[in-house]
This record gives sequence, C-alpha cells and structure tokens, in this order.
Amino acid sequence: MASNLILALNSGSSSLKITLYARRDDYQDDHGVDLLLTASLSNISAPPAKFTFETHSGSKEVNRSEEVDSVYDHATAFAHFLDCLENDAGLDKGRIVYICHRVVHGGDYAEPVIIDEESYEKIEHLSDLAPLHNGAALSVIKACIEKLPNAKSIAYFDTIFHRPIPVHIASCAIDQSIAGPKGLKKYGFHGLSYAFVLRAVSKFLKQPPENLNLIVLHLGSGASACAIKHGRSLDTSMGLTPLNGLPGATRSGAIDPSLIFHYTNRAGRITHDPSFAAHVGVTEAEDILNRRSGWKSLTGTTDFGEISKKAELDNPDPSIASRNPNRLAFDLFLDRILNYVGSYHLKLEGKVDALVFAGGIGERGTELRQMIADKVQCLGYESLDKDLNTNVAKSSEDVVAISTCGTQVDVDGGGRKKRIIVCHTDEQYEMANNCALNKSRW
Ligand SMILES: Nc1ncnc2c1ncn2[C@@H]1O[C@H](COP(=O)(O)OP(=O)(O)O)[C@@H](O)[C@H]1O
Ligand SMILES: CC(=O)OP(=O)(O)O
Ligand SMILES: [Mg+2]
Repeated sequence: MASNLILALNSGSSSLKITLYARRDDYQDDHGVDLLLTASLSNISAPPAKFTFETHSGSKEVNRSEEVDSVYDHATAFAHFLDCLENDAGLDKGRIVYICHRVVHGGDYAEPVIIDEESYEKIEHLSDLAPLHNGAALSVIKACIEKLPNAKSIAYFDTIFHRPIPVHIASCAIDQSIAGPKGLKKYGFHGLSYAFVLRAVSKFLKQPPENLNLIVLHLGSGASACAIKHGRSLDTSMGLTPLNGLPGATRSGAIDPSLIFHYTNRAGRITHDPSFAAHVGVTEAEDILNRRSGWKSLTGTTDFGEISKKAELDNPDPSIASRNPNRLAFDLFLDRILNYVGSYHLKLEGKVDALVFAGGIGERGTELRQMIADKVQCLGYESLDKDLNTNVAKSSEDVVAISTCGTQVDVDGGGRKKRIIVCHTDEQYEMANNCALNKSRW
C-alpha cells in the first residue's frame, strides 16, 4: 500500500476534528486529495467526551458514535482516535506521511511551517495569545511526534490569511513604541476557513478571487466576520487574540476594556490551572472572558441551535429579551453581527458580491440567517428564498446560494443585487489539499 496519507487535525477549544485523506497521483482542478475518513471528539473539557468515527473509502467500513470516559484532554483524545484507526478501521498508521495541524495563532509566520524544535518553541511562545487553542494544538503535535515518528507535522496558521490587512486597520491607538516590539496589533483568525470559503465561492460564481468582494461570517464556537476586497482580507473582527469581536460559546467578544476591572478585582495571573492545556499562562480576567462568558454564561448552554429554539423568536414584545435569556443571547448576537456587516459594507463601498455564512451556526442557524437577511435588505441584498434557507444543511454542495439572484457577479459594482450564500467550510480540507498540491513536499 502506498505511503500517501495526509492526516489533518483541527484542535478547537473543547474539540478535536480529524480527517484522513489520500493524496491523488493525478489530480485535476486543484483538488489533490480523496477523503478516507472523518472523526471528532467533542466535549473534551466537560467529560464524558463524545467520539464519532466514520470511514468513507479505502478501509474497513466503520461508523461509530459514542461517549468515552478515557478522554479528558486533547492528547488522550488523539490517542483514542489512533486506537480506533488501527484496531477498528485496520489502517496502517505508517502510511501517514504528513500531519497538518490547525494552529490558530501564527504570530508573524507568513507560510505554514514544518514542526521542529524552533517552530515548536515559537508556537509555544504564542500560546498566551490564543489560550483556548495553541496549547491544545501543541499537546496534539507532541503526541504525534511520539506516536507517529515517521510522519512530518506541519503547522497551518489561521493568521496567514489576514496578513494583507492594511496597517492602519491592524494597528491600535496606543503607544507604537510599545505596540511594535510586543506585536500588539490585529492578527485575525479563522483564516483557513476564509481561504476555503473564498476559493469555493470563487468557483461557484465562476470569477477569479481577485474579482471578488465578500463579507464572510464564520459563526461557530468562536465567531468572526471578515471583509474581503479583491480576494484579500481587508478587515476582520478578531484581533490580537480570538477574544475580540463577536461573542462565542464561552467568549464575551468585544467589551469596554475597563469592564473587566469592575467585574473582578482578581485580574492577576493564574499561577497554575490544570484544566488549561500545558504551557498556557493566563490571567483571571482572560479566563473569565474566554471560558466563563458567551452563550454558556447567558443561557447555560453553548449550543446555539438550542438557544435559537428557546428564544421565542415569533414573540414581537420588545421586552422579551429581559425575561428570556435565550432571546437575549440571540438578539445580542444579531446586533453584534450587524455592527460588522454594516461597517464592512461601507468599507467595501457597497461593492459586495455576496454575504457568506459559514461555521456550525452559519451553516445550520436558519433563523439567524433569516433575520440577518431581513436586516440587510436596505443595503440592496436579494431576499432569502425560504425553502433554500431551510434546506441548505441537507445539501452536499460546498456552496449554496440561498437568495434568488443566480451566480452572476457585479464586477463593476453597477448595482446588481447582492446575493446571500452558505458555504460548508472545511479547515481540514484546506490544510490537506494545500499540502497535497505543494509539489516540493512530495
Ligand atoms: N441547528 C443549529 N442552529 C444553530 N447553531 C447550531 C445548530 N447546530 C449546531 N450549532 C452550533 O454550531 C456550533 C459548532 O460550530 P463549529 O463551527 O463546528 O464549531 P467549532 O468552532 O467548535 O469548530 C455549536 O456550538 C452550536 O452552537
Ligand atoms: C479562532 C477560533 O475562535 O476558532 P474556533 O472557532 O474553532 O474556536
Ligand atoms: Mg472551528
């Protein structure tokens, strides 16, 4: 059997998403990999973890979905996956040549990097700037070095996509002699997802990326918005860390920076919190805003689907949000999203080809999409097709237009209606395909 497998690992705050691909020998159309299997471990930080494992081709048929007690962090999650890979699917892990790791914060890295001592240390150094993510990814990288010593690990960074953001947009109004050396600026995240979305939408609209202006909403456990001008990131809502901008499952999103000093007077460094992945030293304030805020703090759940169901969305009483915490969470999210859609529309001078929804909530949140679509009508967006909006999650296509204006692009900005699109984004594919197409690696 050929040694041509690429394993793609996406370490989230409390999940590990895993996809295994085989590199194609004779690829066409920039599609360099075939899907072999997908797996995920969720609820890692709130056991019991949930494990799913599904083979698609190239091995014994396996389809498992179960709770597991032996998983309590990302390293044990990865060990559980490897066990299933060998014992149940009967796949020889020695065939894995590359392991692609999503690493959220890449600092000033402009390219993906092979993991060696130097790059490992650099990523470790950045861990405090992505406390829910980089430490978890590093613990999986460490497990890979131990358990798959013949495979090369490559870090793919969320931050790379946003490097074109102009300096005045990425800078903060603080003393630049301090900001510069400390790297205190906007980096932006979800870049692998935005790169996938840009390419998929470009193919769908039959336009090269450089012809496209998009407003993309990646709404998942962490949520962000991105303005893409001529195929390049112009602005995005996350900042120095993934905390800024939109609220998320356990994150506050943007707040008045002084709020935290009034919220807690214990904002000093946590000396040792074993529930954090190794190598992350955060303050009490960062812990509150990253892990004890967001949907969880408002409603008790991180599941935005459940929140949407309980939000009494057909109740027009303006005071409902003060009685129903789910409605408060829903309306608050809608309000913050509109802040970005409105300002990005202006930054793109109204020349927007599409508003694109991606991520777990973006792809499955029918009600939220409907309400955003109603609000952006005044900016010249096409109205939603209700059936398309309801059925989009069932589609196997990467990209589905849920408004009714077809696929023609407003290349000259001459006033054609702007379409609304859903994209089933795939960060693992983005990494693995990039690895497969990079001839210097093979
Ligand atoms: N039917 C639904 N409607 C709205 N949101 C949903 C629905 N189903 C799942 N979600 C949300 O999708 C989120 C997960 O999104 P995903 O992009 O997979 O997150 P992650 O950032 O962990 O990769 C869940 O936290 C949940 O809130
Ligand atoms: C950057 C970030 O917040 O990622 P995720 O949404 O996967 O948690
Ligand atoms: Mg995610």
